[in-house]
This record gives sequence, C-alpha cells and structure tokens, in this order.
Amino acid sequence: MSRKGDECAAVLIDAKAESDELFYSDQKLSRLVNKWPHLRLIALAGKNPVVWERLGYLLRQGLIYDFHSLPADKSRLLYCLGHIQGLVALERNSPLLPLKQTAKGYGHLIGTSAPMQKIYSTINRISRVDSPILITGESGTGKEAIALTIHKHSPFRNRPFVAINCAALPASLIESELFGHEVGAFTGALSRKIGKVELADNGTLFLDEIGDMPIDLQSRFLRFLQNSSFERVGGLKNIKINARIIAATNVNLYDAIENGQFREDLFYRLNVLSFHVPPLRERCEDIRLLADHYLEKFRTTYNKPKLSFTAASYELMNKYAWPGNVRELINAIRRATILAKTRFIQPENLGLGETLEDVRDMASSLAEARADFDRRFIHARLVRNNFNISKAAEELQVSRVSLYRLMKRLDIPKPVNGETVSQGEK
Ligand SMILES: Nc1ncnc2c1ncn2[C@@H]1O[C@H](COP(=O)(O)OP(=O)(O)OP(=O)(O)O)[C@@H](O)[C@H]1O
Repeated sequence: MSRKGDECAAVLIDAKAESDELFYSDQKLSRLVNKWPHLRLIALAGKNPVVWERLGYLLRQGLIYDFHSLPADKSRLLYCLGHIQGLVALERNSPLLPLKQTAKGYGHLIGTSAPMQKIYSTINRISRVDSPILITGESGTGKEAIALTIHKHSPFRNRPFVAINCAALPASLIESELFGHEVGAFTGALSRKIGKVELADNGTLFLDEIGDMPIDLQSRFLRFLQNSSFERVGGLKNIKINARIIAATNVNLYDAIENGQFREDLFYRLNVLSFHVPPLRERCEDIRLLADHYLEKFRTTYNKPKLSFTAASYELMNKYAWPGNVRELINAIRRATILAKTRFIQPENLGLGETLEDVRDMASSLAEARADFDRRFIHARLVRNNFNISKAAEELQVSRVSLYRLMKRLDIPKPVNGETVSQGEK
C-alpha cells in the first residue's frame, strides 16, 4: 500500500504472518530506500521472533521507519502515517541547520570542555563535505557517537547510517559483510547477501576499528574508495555506490603502517579530514555533566526518581582515571543506580575498585603521574649517592646539568647538610 501525490510516501511491507522470511529482500529494500529519499517504510509482520529480530536490525540500519504486528491496529497505523507525512514535509522544507548547542553539549553529545567545543566546531565544518573522515581516540571516548552526529548533521541525514566493527568479525566473514556475496560464492552462501557498503548507499558507512581490518581486505577497500564501486564476493557486476565514509580507530595507525599492518595509501585516502577525541581524564569538566545526564536517564529506567550523587561520589568520579572512558562511566552509573540502597549514590556504589583516599593521592593527569614518578626515582638515586650530583647523574645516565634542571623542575630540594656537590657545577 502506498500513498502518492502528497508529501508523504510510505510503503507497507507485506510479510507472511507465519513465515520467518520477510516478503521484501534486503536488496529490494535498499533499492527502494535509495531511490526515493523521502520514502519511509513501515513493516507489517506476524509475531515470529526471527522476523522481529530482523525488523529490529532493519530499523537500526534506517531501512525501515517502524514495524507493526499483524493484525494491524488501524488507528496506530494511521497515526504513524500521519507522523511520517509531517516529518517528510518538515525535511523537505527545512534547510540544513547547524545542530543545537545546548548548556550540556551539542546535539546528543554531552560535554562543554574546550576539547569538546573544538570537536563541535569541527563537526559543523566537516559534516557537509563529502570526504572520508578519520576519528582517532581511545576505546569508549565517543568516536561512534561523534560519527553519528556528523551523519545527522550532513545532507545524508535521512539516509542509513551503517556501522561495521572491523575487529569484531572473523577475517573470513568481513569481506562478505562489507561487500555482500552472490549465491554459491563460497560454501554456505545459499542466497545473495547485500553488504554493508551497498546498504549505506547515499548514506554513511562507519568503519569502527579500521586498524584491525585484515591487510588483504585493505587493498580491496582502497579500490572501492578510489572507484566508488565494487563487486559482491563471487559476483561480476560492478556496483556503483555513493557513501560517506567515516573510519575510527584506537590504534596508532602510524605504528601500524610502520609494522606493515596497515597500508599507507589507505591511510592517506582515509585521513583527508581527521580529528582526535581526547580521553575523559583529559576533559574532567565533562565528567559531572555526563554523570548527571546518565543518572537522569537511569533514574527513569530503574524507577528511582530521587536518586542523586553525594559530594564524595562526584569527587571520586572527578579524580578517577576512567581507562574505559565514557563507556565505563555509563556502566558505573548504571551499576550504582541499581545498587544504591538509599536515595544517595555513595562512592562504593560506583564499583571503581578505588576508594576516595586512593584517588585523592593520585595524580590528575598523565603528565602529573610521570612527574611524580620522576621525582621519586631521582630522589631515591640522589639519596643512594649521598646527594653527589656527579655520581647520581652517572647512574641516571644524564648529564649533571640535566640533573640540576630536572631537580629544579621537579622541585627536589638539595639537603642543607651532607651535600657533596662540587663547586662550580651548574
Ligand atoms: N560526549 C558524549 N555524550 C554522551 N554520550 C557519549 C559521549 N561520548 C560517548 N558517549 C556514549 O558512550 C558510549 C561509548 O561511546 P562510543 O561507542 O561512541 O565510543 P567509541 O570511541 O566508538 O568506542 P570503541 O572504540 O570501543 O568503539 C556510547 O554509549 C555513547 O553513546
């Protein structure tokens, strides 16, 4: 069923109520979606869990707008069609506006620290440009969340955002996941499969952990980037695709190139526009905003409307190093929300394996931690050599001048008594 001649174009997909197959193949769906930018698809399906799982996947991929169970509830269906009509009318009439900067962040991203502000202005500048983007940063810093924001802010925002994690798939599957395959391409290829690249046509293809892409697939992927076309595995037909590529990695690609694990030409092809997402410990001002944001969310999820953090919990979160970054923070807050027995989240509810006393002692940045280590190490050598600068410098394998400089920078006092420094040393 379709409605034509007005702003709304919604098609309902048939599904045999008892079947575990969708009536429309992936291929047909992506053709439909790619041909009409303002088309929104609603699926009607029986209650078969296999089909529902598939529909959930299609919804996440942006290939369908909604799905309803059969027999369809007519009023819900009409409501949904009306909603689509309004949405499409808005899309057609609205120019591409910058995402909204809020008191807490930008679009769905939370954080007002200087590094995040810089990222927001980068997103504003690059989202309309149709070139590959490379996002680097530790795991859990928000690379995928940022990629999605770029997509939502781009001219392709109504098209699919298709994500693939290159590290999560065995090397044998990744090629067919990316490029699809034809029937009989390999043992077990019983039907044609549309790959992620094809599904992302006119949209965004997000390649997470690109540094883990097997090296032989990198050549094939580079060819695709150069020609904007590819063949399915076992196929001969050349398929033209127009997709914005965003790649992300938490490995150092320069090292990977040096070690022969990553192609240099692919790196330069991807590294047209690039930026780095700093770890959470380097943008501590965002911790409280993120914590409050996610607590608000989990208060509703776990029905604890009055729950709040104690001052000690804020202090612990602020001083903790967050090796797992925002993802770890979210998990800690979820856990704390579940475990809190009163209306306050105590430091121990956060399950960070650190007490407030531990982190109070701790350096707040890597630079500070290094300085702390250097101070103790150098001091120990000085003590062992009775503050004889020449001997300590020799043991430390630095010049005397360097040792003096280090002592000054690290604020290591020379003892008033017992010093055996020779005159004239600088
Ligand atoms: N600035 C932010 N504001 C709100 N939520 C965020 C922010 N950054 C990250 N998140 C959330 O933290 C979680 C982890 O983020 P994401 O998956 O984007 O990280 P990543 O860097 O891509 O991780 P990985 O390298 O492991 O794939 C997600 O739930 C994401 O929504």
